[in-house]
Amino acid sequence: MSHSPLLGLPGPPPSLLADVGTALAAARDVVREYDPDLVVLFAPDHYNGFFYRLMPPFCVGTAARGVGDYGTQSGELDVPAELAYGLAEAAWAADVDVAVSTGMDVDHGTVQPLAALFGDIAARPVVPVFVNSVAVPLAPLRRARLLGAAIGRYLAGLDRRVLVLGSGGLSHDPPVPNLASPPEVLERIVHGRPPTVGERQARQSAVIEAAASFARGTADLRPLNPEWDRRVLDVLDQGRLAELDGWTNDGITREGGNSAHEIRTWVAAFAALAATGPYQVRTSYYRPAPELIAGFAVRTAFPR
Ligand SMILES: O=C(O)/C=C/c1cccc(O)c1O
Ligand SMILES: [Fe+2]
Repeated sequence: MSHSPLLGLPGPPPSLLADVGTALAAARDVVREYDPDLVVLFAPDHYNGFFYRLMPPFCVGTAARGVGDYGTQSGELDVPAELAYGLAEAAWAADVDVAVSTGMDVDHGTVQPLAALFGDIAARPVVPVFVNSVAVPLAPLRRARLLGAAIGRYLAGLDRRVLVLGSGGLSHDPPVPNLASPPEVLERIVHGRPPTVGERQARQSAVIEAAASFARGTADLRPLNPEWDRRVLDVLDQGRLAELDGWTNDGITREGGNSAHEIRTWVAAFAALAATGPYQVRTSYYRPAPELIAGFAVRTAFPR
């Protein structure tokens, strides 16, 4: 599923929130019926837990806590440490090098899907897997597929009811800081100085304002690209994941915007599912939502 901090902030019209809410309720029903006893969650970070001073392409958390950005739930996740180490070792054994964090800070990218599906971030045991989707330079998209496949094979060997989640927008280009940001912002995204309350509020106000002007058509943000979003979703829905290996990072930025690289969380999640064989999509939602600064989609899928 996509995420957006705007889902919990003032601005988006009630009709949009109801529409997205219906799609999330359908996913929640599927998850409730499946009743997973383990969640593995591929998610990006937006300079709340990972910083340029040491930026891994992937990182498995053996313990994690939500930082509470954009009003999301803060506090400890219930991470099964031994299983998380096993998952990292399985990735290494498959020649995919992941970092390990024994104290991972996670933001709305991780917390929002857990809250939407379970109501509480500690409701189920969860292994968070950070997938760098924002801090350029990025690993090739193919690496996300290989990561997902390696983890999927490991999970298939466990006697557990596993829910694999991917969290990220499709085409979108919100005002996330980058290496060209002013020095005080650069200091924060390089060295990880925690933002002051005022800085958090300023970033929140900036995102609210950016979404409002984007929806009015007056923002200086790259437009959403529904045609590209549908191409991504078709590939995922039809299990044609290896096709994505040919997609370049420059092409993804050009077509989908700087944060469209969050599709790698979807790729990793579907690749994990595909490790058990062909899959079938159960519920499906897509809407270009400028008020959320996101091509917003939800999918649930099961092995055939
Ligand atoms: O400011 C941030 O940290 C990110 C905001 C954002 C906005 C819209 C869609 C997303 O996926 C985001 O992470
Ligand atoms: Fe994001």
